[in-house]
Amino acid sequence: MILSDKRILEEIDKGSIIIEPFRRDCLGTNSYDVHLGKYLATYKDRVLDAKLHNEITSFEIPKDGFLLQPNTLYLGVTVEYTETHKHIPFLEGKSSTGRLGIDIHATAGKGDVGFCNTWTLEISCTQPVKIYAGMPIGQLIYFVVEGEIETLYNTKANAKYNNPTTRPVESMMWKNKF
Ligand SMILES: Nc1ccn([C@H]2C[C@H](O)[C@@H](COP(=O)(O)OP(=O)(O)OP(=O)(O)O)O2)c(=O)n1
Repeated sequence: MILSDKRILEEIDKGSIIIEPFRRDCLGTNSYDVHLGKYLATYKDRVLDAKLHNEITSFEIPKDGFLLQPNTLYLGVTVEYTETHKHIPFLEGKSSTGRLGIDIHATAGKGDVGFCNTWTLEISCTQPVKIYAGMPIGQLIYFVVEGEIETLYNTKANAKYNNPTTRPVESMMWKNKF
């Protein structure tokens, strides 16, 4: 089950969902629109290695926008800092961004119960397209959880993306043992 607009507002009132900043006009029928933060990042190396710490360079999106190019992975970040204590948040694209050929995540849209942070976006495009800080970039939807949670994401010792930040965060796959 996905939370409706009214249920999202109720959960915000109770404090079990936090979205900062929150704007009432960004609340959809059963979703909340999130916006592109001012920092983008790209990996320093063209060839990445899943076992290594691949470092990124971040930069500010100019006022008159930044032209995304195909065949490059950009990491972005949401303006919104969110906390979700009782539901499963999912980051989804928006039809309007999709229609511009912009993908905002690479296979991983699911968040965890207890995730408290901005969202890193894995941005790619089909053809060159200019994007702007503050533009609507995606939407959050909230699923009801079945069963009790033993370990919330924000209490998990090895959670990799739990340090509050306003910048995109690179892959921490290197912390996995494999
Ligand atoms: N596009 C996305 C998808 C998820 N997240 C956040 C919300 C999730 O709660 C958190 C961890 O996501 P995953 O569980 O998919 O990531 P990993 O399994 O790689 O990391 P961990 O080992 O920390 O669970 O990252 C994000 O910022 N951007």
